[in-house]
Amino acid sequence: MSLLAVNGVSKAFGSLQVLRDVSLEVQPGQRHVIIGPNGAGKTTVFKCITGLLPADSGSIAIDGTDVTGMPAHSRVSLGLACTFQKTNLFSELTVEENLHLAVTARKPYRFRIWKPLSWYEDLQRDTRELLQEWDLWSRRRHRVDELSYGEQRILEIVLALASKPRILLLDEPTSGMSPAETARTTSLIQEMPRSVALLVIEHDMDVVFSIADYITVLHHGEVFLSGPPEEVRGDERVREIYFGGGARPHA
Ligand SMILES: Nc1ncnc2c1ncn2[C@@H]1O[C@H](COP(=O)(O)OP(=O)(O)OP(=O)(O)O)[C@@H](O)[C@H]1O
Repeated sequence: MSLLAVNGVSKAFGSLQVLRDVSLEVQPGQRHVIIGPNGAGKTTVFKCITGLLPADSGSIAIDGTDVTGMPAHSRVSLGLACTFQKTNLFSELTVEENLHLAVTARKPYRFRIWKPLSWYEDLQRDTRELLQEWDLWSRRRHRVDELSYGEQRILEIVLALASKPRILLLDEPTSGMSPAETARTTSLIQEMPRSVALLVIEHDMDVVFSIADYITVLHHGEVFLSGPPEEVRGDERVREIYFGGGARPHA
Protein backbone atom coordinates (compact mmCIF):
# COMPACT_ATOMS: atom_id res chain seq x y z
CA MET A 1 0.00 0.00 0.00
CA SER A 2 1.21 3.55 -0.74
CA LEU A 3 2.36 5.63 2.20
CA LEU A 4 0.79 8.68 0.60
CA ALA A 5 -1.90 8.67 -2.07
CA VAL A 6 -3.20 11.84 -3.70
CA ASN A 7 -6.24 10.95 -5.80
CA GLY A 8 -7.71 13.37 -8.35
CA VAL A 9 -7.16 16.54 -6.32
CA SER A 10 -8.40 19.81 -7.81
CA LYS A 11 -8.08 23.30 -6.36
CA ALA A 12 -9.11 26.75 -7.57
CA PHE A 13 -8.49 30.21 -6.15
CA GLY A 14 -11.54 32.12 -7.37
CA SER A 15 -11.57 31.77 -11.14
CA LEU A 16 -7.95 30.55 -11.23
CA GLN A 17 -7.91 26.76 -11.54
CA VAL A 18 -4.56 25.88 -9.96
CA LEU A 19 -4.79 22.06 -9.71
CA ARG A 20 -6.70 19.77 -12.04
CA ASP A 21 -7.27 16.15 -11.11
CA VAL A 22 -3.78 15.66 -9.65
CA SER A 23 -2.89 12.10 -8.60
CA LEU A 24 0.42 10.86 -7.24
CA GLU A 25 1.65 8.21 -4.86
CA VAL A 26 4.64 7.95 -2.54
CA GLN A 27 5.86 4.48 -1.59
CA PRO A 28 7.61 3.69 1.72
CA GLY A 29 11.21 4.91 1.59
CA GLN A 30 10.79 6.47 -1.85
CA ARG A 31 12.53 9.69 -2.93
CA HIS A 32 9.79 11.25 -5.05
CA VAL A 33 10.53 14.66 -6.58
CA ILE A 34 7.95 17.05 -8.06
CA ILE A 35 9.26 19.34 -10.77
CA GLY A 36 7.55 21.90 -12.99
CA PRO A 37 7.81 25.51 -14.08
CA ASN A 38 6.92 28.44 -11.79
CA GLY A 39 3.24 28.59 -11.02
CA ALA A 40 2.62 24.93 -12.00
CA GLY A 41 0.88 24.32 -8.66
CA LYS A 42 3.61 22.41 -6.77
CA THR A 43 3.34 24.27 -3.46
CA THR A 44 -0.45 24.14 -3.66
CA VAL A 45 -0.25 20.32 -3.87
CA PHE A 46 1.89 20.36 -0.70
CA LYS A 47 -0.60 22.60 1.08
CA CYS A 48 -3.47 20.26 0.19
CA ILE A 49 -1.46 17.25 1.42
CA THR A 50 -0.59 18.88 4.76
CA GLY A 51 -4.10 20.23 5.29
CA LEU A 52 -3.10 23.92 5.14
CA LEU A 53 -5.53 24.25 2.23
CA PRO A 54 -8.70 22.22 1.64
CA ALA A 55 -8.87 20.48 -1.74
CA ASP A 56 -12.02 21.31 -3.74
CA SER A 57 -12.34 17.69 -4.84
CA GLY A 58 -10.40 14.46 -4.76
CA SER A 59 -8.97 12.65 -1.76
CA ILE A 60 -5.73 12.20 0.16
CA ALA A 61 -4.73 9.13 2.15
CA ILE A 62 -1.78 8.53 4.47
CA ASP A 63 -0.94 4.85 4.84
CA GLY A 64 -4.48 3.91 3.86
CA THR A 65 -6.21 6.41 6.19
CA ASP A 66 -8.36 8.95 4.38
CA VAL A 67 -7.19 12.34 5.70
CA THR A 68 -9.05 14.54 3.20
CA GLY A 69 -11.22 16.23 5.84
CA MET A 70 -8.71 16.02 8.69
CA PRO A 71 -6.97 19.03 10.21
CA ALA A 72 -3.20 19.44 9.75
CA HIS A 73 -2.27 18.24 13.27
CA SER A 74 -4.04 14.90 12.75
CA ARG A 75 -1.98 14.35 9.62
CA VAL A 76 1.19 15.04 11.63
CA SER A 77 0.21 12.36 14.12
CA LEU A 78 -0.02 9.90 11.19
CA GLY A 79 3.66 10.58 10.44
CA LEU A 80 3.61 13.56 8.05
CA ALA A 81 6.15 16.40 8.40
CA CYS A 82 6.80 19.35 6.12
CA THR A 83 9.18 22.26 5.56
CA PHE A 84 8.17 25.18 3.36
CA GLN A 85 10.29 27.78 1.58
CA LYS A 86 9.89 30.28 4.40
CA THR A 87 11.79 29.26 7.52
CA ASN A 88 9.73 28.72 10.62
CA LEU A 89 12.28 28.79 13.44
CA PHE A 90 12.51 30.59 16.78
CA SER A 91 15.21 33.02 15.69
CA GLU A 92 16.17 34.30 19.18
CA LEU A 93 16.69 30.80 20.56
CA THR A 94 19.79 28.72 19.98
CA VAL A 95 20.06 25.79 17.59
CA GLU A 96 19.96 23.43 20.58
CA GLU A 97 16.90 25.12 22.12
CA ASN A 98 15.01 24.90 18.83
CA LEU A 99 15.83 21.20 18.65
CA HIS A 100 14.75 20.69 22.29
CA LEU A 101 11.35 22.10 21.42
CA ALA A 102 10.99 19.87 18.37
CA VAL A 103 12.06 16.73 20.24
CA THR A 104 9.77 17.61 23.19
CA ALA A 105 6.78 17.91 20.87
CA ARG A 106 6.83 14.19 20.09
CA LYS A 107 7.43 12.96 23.66
CA PRO A 108 4.80 11.63 26.05
CA TYR A 109 4.22 13.64 29.29
CA ARG A 110 5.09 16.85 27.46
CA PHE A 111 2.12 18.67 29.06
CA ARG A 112 2.86 17.37 32.58
CA ILE A 113 4.66 19.62 35.04
CA TRP A 114 6.22 16.67 36.89
CA LYS A 115 8.08 14.38 34.53
CA PRO A 116 10.21 11.32 35.26
CA LEU A 117 13.95 12.06 35.36
CA SER A 118 14.47 9.71 32.41
CA TRP A 119 12.33 12.08 30.35
CA TYR A 120 15.00 14.82 30.58
CA GLU A 121 17.81 12.34 29.95
CA ASP A 122 16.03 11.09 26.81
CA LEU A 123 15.49 14.67 25.65
CA GLN A 124 19.20 15.50 26.04
CA ARG A 125 20.27 12.28 24.33
CA ASP A 126 17.91 12.64 21.36
CA THR A 127 18.92 16.28 20.87
CA ARG A 128 22.63 15.46 21.09
CA GLU A 129 22.26 12.63 18.59
CA LEU A 130 20.48 14.84 16.07
CA LEU A 131 23.08 17.62 16.47
CA GLN A 132 25.95 15.20 15.95
CA GLU A 133 24.32 13.22 13.18
CA TRP A 134 23.52 16.29 11.10
CA ASP A 135 26.78 18.11 11.74
CA LEU A 136 25.29 20.93 13.85
CA TRP A 137 27.15 20.15 17.09
CA SER A 138 29.64 23.03 16.76
CA ARG A 139 26.74 25.43 16.10
CA ARG A 140 24.53 24.26 18.98
CA ARG A 141 25.03 27.34 21.18
CA HIS A 142 24.50 29.82 18.34
CA ARG A 143 21.27 31.75 18.10
CA VAL A 144 19.34 30.92 14.94
CA ASP A 145 19.56 34.52 13.72
CA GLU A 146 23.37 34.19 13.72
CA LEU A 147 23.18 31.35 11.19
CA SER A 148 23.30 31.82 7.44
CA TYR A 149 20.03 31.41 5.55
CA GLY A 150 21.23 28.06 4.25
CA GLU A 151 22.10 26.81 7.73
CA GLN A 152 18.66 27.88 8.96
CA ARG A 153 17.00 25.84 6.23
CA ILE A 154 19.17 22.83 7.06
CA LEU A 155 18.20 23.21 10.73
CA GLU A 156 14.56 23.27 9.73
CA ILE A 157 14.94 19.95 7.91
CA VAL A 158 16.60 18.47 11.00
CA LEU A 159 13.74 19.79 13.18
CA ALA A 160 11.25 18.09 10.88
CA LEU A 161 13.23 14.85 11.28
CA ALA A 162 13.03 15.22 15.08
CA SER A 163 9.35 14.30 14.92
CA LYS A 164 10.44 10.95 13.42
CA PRO A 165 8.12 11.28 10.41
CA ARG A 166 7.33 8.44 8.03
CA ILE A 167 6.95 10.89 5.18
CA LEU A 168 8.73 14.23 4.91
CA LEU A 169 7.72 16.96 2.45
CA LEU A 170 10.47 19.41 1.48
CA ASP A 171 9.49 22.49 -0.53
CA GLU A 172 12.54 23.66 -2.53
CA PRO A 173 15.07 22.72 0.15
CA THR A 174 18.00 24.31 -1.73
CA SER A 175 16.42 27.55 -2.94
CA GLY A 176 18.46 30.63 -2.01
CA MET A 177 21.43 28.52 -0.91
CA SER A 178 25.08 28.97 -1.84
CA PRO A 179 26.64 26.15 -3.93
CA ALA A 180 28.35 24.79 -0.77
CA GLU A 181 25.08 24.81 1.19
CA THR A 182 23.28 23.16 -1.74
CA ALA A 183 25.90 20.39 -1.78
CA ARG A 184 25.58 19.93 2.00
CA THR A 185 21.78 19.80 1.81
CA THR A 186 21.91 17.33 -1.07
CA SER A 187 24.13 14.97 0.92
CA LEU A 188 21.94 15.44 4.01
CA ILE A 189 18.93 14.34 1.93
CA GLN A 190 20.88 11.42 0.42
CA GLU A 191 21.91 10.24 3.88
CA MET A 192 18.42 10.28 5.39
CA PRO A 193 17.31 6.84 6.54
CA ARG A 194 14.96 4.96 4.20
CA SER A 195 12.52 4.68 7.12
CA VAL A 196 11.51 8.18 5.97
CA ALA A 197 9.91 8.59 2.55
CA LEU A 198 10.54 11.95 0.87
CA LEU A 199 8.34 14.08 -1.36
CA VAL A 200 10.46 17.00 -2.56
CA ILE A 201 9.76 20.05 -4.72
CA GLU A 202 13.00 21.04 -6.42
CA HIS A 203 14.06 23.26 -9.31
CA ASP A 204 17.80 22.56 -9.39
CA MET A 205 18.11 19.68 -11.85
CA ASP A 206 21.48 18.55 -10.47
CA VAL A 207 19.82 18.13 -7.07
CA VAL A 208 16.74 16.49 -8.62
CA PHE A 209 18.77 13.80 -10.39
CA SER A 210 21.05 13.27 -7.37
CA ILE A 211 18.17 12.38 -5.06
CA ALA A 212 15.14 11.21 -7.07
CA ASP A 213 14.11 7.65 -7.65
CA TYR A 214 10.74 8.80 -9.01
CA ILE A 215 9.69 12.11 -10.60
CA THR A 216 6.33 13.76 -11.18
CA VAL A 217 6.22 16.66 -13.64
CA LEU A 218 3.47 19.21 -12.99
CA HIS A 219 2.48 21.64 -15.73
CA HIS A 220 -0.42 24.10 -15.60
CA GLY A 221 -1.79 22.30 -12.54
CA GLU A 222 -1.85 18.86 -14.16
CA VAL A 223 0.39 15.82 -13.91
CA PHE A 224 2.18 15.98 -17.23
CA LEU A 225 4.38 12.92 -16.76
CA SER A 226 5.56 10.68 -13.95
CA GLY A 227 8.16 7.97 -13.92
CA PRO A 228 11.72 7.04 -13.03
CA PRO A 229 14.43 9.71 -13.54
CA GLU A 230 15.84 8.14 -16.74
CA GLU A 231 12.41 8.33 -18.37
CA VAL A 232 11.85 11.96 -17.40
CA ARG A 233 15.38 13.05 -18.28
CA GLY A 234 15.04 11.66 -21.80
CA ASP A 235 11.58 13.08 -22.49
CA GLU A 236 11.69 15.78 -25.15
CA ARG A 237 8.34 17.23 -24.02
CA VAL A 238 9.74 17.93 -20.54
CA ARG A 239 12.67 19.81 -22.08
CA GLU A 240 10.15 21.74 -24.15
CA ILE A 241 8.19 22.77 -21.01
CA TYR A 242 11.34 24.13 -19.43
CA PHE A 243 13.27 25.43 -22.40
CA GLY A 244 10.63 25.77 -25.13
CA GLY A 245 9.68 29.37 -24.44
CA GLY A 246 13.22 30.33 -23.57
CA ALA A 247 12.34 29.89 -19.91
CA ARG A 248 14.85 28.00 -17.78
CA PRO A 249 14.13 26.31 -14.49
CA HIS A 250 15.46 28.59 -11.78
CA ALA A 251 18.07 26.99 -9.60
N1 LIG B 1 -3.57 31.80 -1.83
C1 LIG B 1 -3.59 32.02 -3.15
N2 LIG B 1 -4.52 32.83 -3.70
C2 LIG B 1 -4.55 33.04 -5.02
N3 LIG B 1 -3.70 32.48 -5.92
C3 LIG B 1 -2.75 31.67 -5.42
C4 LIG B 1 -2.64 31.39 -4.02
N4 LIG B 1 -1.60 30.54 -3.83
C5 LIG B 1 -1.09 30.30 -5.06
N5 LIG B 1 -1.78 30.98 -6.01
C6 LIG B 1 -1.52 30.92 -7.46
O1 LIG B 1 -1.61 29.57 -7.84
C7 LIG B 1 -0.65 29.27 -8.86
C8 LIG B 1 0.20 28.10 -8.41
O2 LIG B 1 0.99 28.53 -7.28
P1 LIG B 1 2.01 27.53 -6.57
O3 LIG B 1 2.71 28.34 -5.52
O4 LIG B 1 1.32 26.30 -6.16
O5 LIG B 1 3.00 27.21 -7.78
P2 LIG B 1 4.44 26.55 -7.76
O6 LIG B 1 4.46 25.52 -8.83
O7 LIG B 1 4.78 26.11 -6.37
O8 LIG B 1 5.36 27.77 -8.18
P3 LIG B 1 6.87 28.19 -7.77
O9 LIG B 1 7.75 27.22 -8.48
O10 LIG B 1 7.00 29.56 -8.31
O11 LIG B 1 6.97 28.13 -6.27
C9 LIG B 1 0.12 30.56 -9.10
O12 LIG B 1 -0.45 31.19 -10.22
C10 LIG B 1 -0.11 31.35 -7.84
O13 LIG B 1 -0.05 32.74 -8.11
